[in-house]
Amino acid sequence: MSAAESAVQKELQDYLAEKGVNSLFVKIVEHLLMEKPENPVSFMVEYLLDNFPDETTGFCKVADKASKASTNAAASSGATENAETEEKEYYEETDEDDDDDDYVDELPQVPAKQRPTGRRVSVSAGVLDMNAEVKEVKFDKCDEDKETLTKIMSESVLCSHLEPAEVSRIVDAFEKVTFDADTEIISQGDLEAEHYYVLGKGSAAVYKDEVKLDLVYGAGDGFGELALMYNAPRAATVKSLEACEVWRLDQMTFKVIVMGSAIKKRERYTAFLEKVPILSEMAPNERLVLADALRPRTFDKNMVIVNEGDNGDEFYIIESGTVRVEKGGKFISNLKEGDYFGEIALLTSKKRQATVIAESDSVKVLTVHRKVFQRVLGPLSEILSRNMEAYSNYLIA
Ligand SMILES: Nc1ncnc2c1ncn2[C@@H]1O[C@@H]2COP(=O)(O)O[C@H]2[C@H]1O
Repeated sequence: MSAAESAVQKELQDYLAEKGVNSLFVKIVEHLLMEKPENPVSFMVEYLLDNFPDETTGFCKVADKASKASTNAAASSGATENAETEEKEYYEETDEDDDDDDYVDELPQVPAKQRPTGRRVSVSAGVLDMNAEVKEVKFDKCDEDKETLTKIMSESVLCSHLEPAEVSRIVDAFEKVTFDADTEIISQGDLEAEHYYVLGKGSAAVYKDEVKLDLVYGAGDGFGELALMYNAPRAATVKSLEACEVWRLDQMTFKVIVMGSAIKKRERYTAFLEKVPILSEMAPNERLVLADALRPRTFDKNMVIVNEGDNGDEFYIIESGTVRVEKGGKFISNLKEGDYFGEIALLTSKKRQATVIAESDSVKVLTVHRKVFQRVLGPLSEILSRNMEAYSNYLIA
């Protein structure tokens, strides 16, 4: 590319970044995929009018409230009617690259069509009508089980934005089921994803394309969220390694409550993630998958975030504040907003190679756990590994 072409490209990219156009498009596409309206054009116009009242002053609503309601009703009943005729066509493949060996493909493909669950579930940001459409599901359970599930769900990355009442509704809706040893709890490719699961007792292994992954679920681990969150076929097989007690949550409760939380989270993080240099290589929907997997954590000044020589299970992106990196007690560097650390222990079998300490009064980080690191950051592992070589001087064996 000539210097003149590069300059033009940079100018265009700067414009898009400055005006927030990329993040706007991501949000619109995300809402389209969630809502799958009959009329995407009027949906987008309405989205802009509703969310940018100042910028759209002087433009009229495409439809008044009454006609909008009738459009929605028509869309809803259309979805119900279509449910019978289209049962065999649940998931229309996107035209995206489908090379199975590519990490990118471990990310769920967002289908072009809504899965006909019979009833249209509205999960658009902030307008979750949880009581109007979806019946509350409740399975009796003892206090101990309730406590355990509440703790698991409150700490779960999926539920980090939920109110206590929402967590309690999820806890009520979990149903206990058992699986014998060596039984498929989830089968890869299954189009009928009915549940999200949390392992109560026992352990289960994950297989992708019949290859056993280096991942074993134990008590408290959740799985089976991808097919529900992205309306995609089951991305992996999860098989019990011994007799297991498993909690399962129906897809309707999962979608209405957990997805609502996921949308809030995406809204909070997508614009930030777009500005993180290392993540600029990711496609917008890969960044959404990453946003879903992030767990926010805050550290006060001088708190040790990562300790040299420890085993590490988390990758960190700095959302705000600065940290100090030390090795053998000696200062190495400072990292700031948008920088990352903690990848070496996850990409290699090495222990933590340095100590990272919160330097500013409060440091906010977004973490990605080892269990999902490869799935959500797989597309970047080559770049992360390459960048890692840059500080190979500091590495110990
Ligand atoms: N590398 C992986 N790729 C896809 N799914 C995985 C992977 N590791 C664990 N899983 C879990 O396996 C589950 C299979 O069902 P889902 O696709 O609904 O959700 C999936 C994830 O929860």
